[in-house]
Amino acid sequence: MAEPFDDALAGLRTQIDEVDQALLSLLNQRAQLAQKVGHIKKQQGSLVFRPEREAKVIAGLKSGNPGPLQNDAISPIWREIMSACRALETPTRVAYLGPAGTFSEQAALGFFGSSLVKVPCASIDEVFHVTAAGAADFGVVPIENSTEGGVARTLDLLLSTPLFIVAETSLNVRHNLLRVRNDLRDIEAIVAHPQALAQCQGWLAQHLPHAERRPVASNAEGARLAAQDPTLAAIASLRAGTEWGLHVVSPAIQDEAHNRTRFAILTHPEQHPSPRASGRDCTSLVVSVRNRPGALHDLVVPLKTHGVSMTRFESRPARSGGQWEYFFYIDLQGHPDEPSVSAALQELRDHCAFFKVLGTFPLDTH
Ligand SMILES: O=C(O)C(=O)C[C@]1(C(=O)O)C=C[C@@H](O)C=C1
Repeated sequence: MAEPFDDALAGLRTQIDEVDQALLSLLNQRAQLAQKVGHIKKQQGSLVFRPEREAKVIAGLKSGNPGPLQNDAISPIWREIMSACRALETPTRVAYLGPAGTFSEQAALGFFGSSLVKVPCASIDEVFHVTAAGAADFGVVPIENSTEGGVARTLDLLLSTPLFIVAETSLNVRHNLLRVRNDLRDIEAIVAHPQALAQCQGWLAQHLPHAERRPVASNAEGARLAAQDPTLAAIASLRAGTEWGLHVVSPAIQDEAHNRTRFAILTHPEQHPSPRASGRDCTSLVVSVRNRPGALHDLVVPLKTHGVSMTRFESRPARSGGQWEYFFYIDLQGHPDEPSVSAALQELRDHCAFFKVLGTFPLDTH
């Protein structure tokens, strides 16, 4: 017997099928246009990936979105569409901290879409190395976490690398306790990346005070180890748990409910020119000043004079033989094409002992 709503459902599904066909036809039209853009870029010898253009496409769609689709849905849908279009122009090789199931992999897929060539690396150092050597077009590295602050290894490597930042992306990071057994008994050690151990220290102190904290190269590596040893528990993503067939013993154990990690997308200057202004940009720098009274104050004066906002300020020891000298990592709002930003940068450059622009890039579109 037919259910009362069957006819209505069938009618709506027919309409959805028709809309899907129309969407597919439009998507193929879009893909053909992207191919044409790709041919022109090939003739010009210019690069396929344009983060500022992708940011503008998404921002434009969000601002004109009549709904009911939520604005948060726009970015992932169009990132995938542009990923597929980009792949028709050229393959994109992306290095990140692997193995499968890391948050870095999730960030890489979220940003570049799934039409990419994955280059999983064993460490953050390897991501820098592989990208600098040209074995990947882009590297994705965690740079900052909302609970733990800057990712020290990334900040240190940015100082000396020839790579620069062309884009950023961020993720809500939810950590889960994963294990072969589905309980908290007889856990001898927690294996995870030091950042994850730090982000969950309150929960661990309360629930597993006696288990050893054992730092490993990545959370997904911890999940791999936990899959082989029932005395271990890992802290990792649900993806990593599925990948290694582990139980989610406790979900969302991070101390901060809204734990976010920001990732930098790196490339080689010979591969990619600095992105043009998108209208909502960030310029990242690292500087040091000679240790004298008022040095830090002098650092912010050019920003105030030219009305440039600072959105991040973080210090790292300069490792200069116990001299208590520091490098300062600064994010400014704006692009050097803007006269105020360019003037502020010039003044800063003039009075810093060390000055390096790490990159100028469109702000995260999420
Ligand atoms: O506009 C371009 O330059 C394109 O190549 C097209 C397109 C897109 O699909 O919209 C694809 C890749 C670029 O990163 C930016 C945008």
